[in-house]
Amino acid sequence: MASAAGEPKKIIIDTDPGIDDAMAIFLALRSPEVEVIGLTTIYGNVYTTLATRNALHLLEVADRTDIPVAEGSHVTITKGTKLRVADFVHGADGLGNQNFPPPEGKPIDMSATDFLVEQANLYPGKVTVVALGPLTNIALAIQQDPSFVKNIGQIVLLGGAFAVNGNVNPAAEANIFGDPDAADIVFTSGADVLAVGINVTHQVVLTDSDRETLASSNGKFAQYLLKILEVYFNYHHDAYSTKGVYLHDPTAMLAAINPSLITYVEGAVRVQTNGITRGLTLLYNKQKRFAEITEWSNQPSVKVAVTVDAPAVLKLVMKRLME
Ligand SMILES: O=c1[nH]cnc2c1ncn2[C@@H]1O[C@H](CO)[C@@H](O)[C@H]1O
Repeated sequence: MASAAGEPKKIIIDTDPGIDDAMAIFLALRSPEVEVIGLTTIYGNVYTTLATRNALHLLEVADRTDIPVAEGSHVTITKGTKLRVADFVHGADGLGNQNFPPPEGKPIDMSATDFLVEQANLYPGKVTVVALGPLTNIALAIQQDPSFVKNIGQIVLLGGAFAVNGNVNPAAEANIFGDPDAADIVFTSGADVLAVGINVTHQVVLTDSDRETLASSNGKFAQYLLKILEVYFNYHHDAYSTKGVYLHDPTAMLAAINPSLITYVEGAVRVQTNGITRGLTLLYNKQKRFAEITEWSNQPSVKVAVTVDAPAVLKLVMKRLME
């Protein structure tokens, strides 16, 4: 899976920017190991229209308007329109209530799903999707093109709460809760999936003192992020007892960039799609052969991250965003 030296791994970032999405996107743009070939957008931290606007804006901030943005689904895979949007985490604009001017650019004239399918076909086995929001676009690509799961290199997703409490409620993590049916399609698709859940990302905390260190850099990205991080810090101070913020999306991004930063186990993952535990992710480690056929039987294995080298992740985040 590691690409040959000098040949960066192609990635598409499926994103709902989002403060930690902004960090992850900048991180990818500063990482020589990967080449960002497109952004696709999705609801989650904000509605899809705003996600597209923010994706275009972030690429303009980074002077990377050469990277295409394809707009994704406005509804869940079951055509649900009652979306859960986490503006209380990221601000009403998704980027820390900074009232940035609207972007000059426009999304390409192609849906996120069409773009994902096109790129997977163009570079079979070579494209990694880093999915940072609900999995609707990815599930639609799987449904649209039966060869997508074979053509896509890997799907690294930020999602799930494996054997820990969720962050929407005790059962569910936000990205899976956003579209549990889509998540179940992705987990059972047979694609090469690596799930980085909040059991892992809650180990990676950017502290108040790290934020001060970030402030000491006059790098473009560090200065931009400082502004938008205020709202994210305030939310974490209120909601959690942690003295800092969780680096969800940056950790998933770095797991895609450098898999040696995490360890994982393999097994079948199913997602609860209704009831009080809607959005729950449950891994079957295939240790026991059950007497009965279960909903996990004969399902393909996926990788589920279990440990992370948090100091190394934090160091990389700081270094690359401060340069
Ligand atoms: O408490 C929360 N509720 C909803 N979404 C959250 C919360 N905390 C973080 N995120 C957002 O959801 C993803 C990780 O689950 C991340 O994108 C994070 O920014």
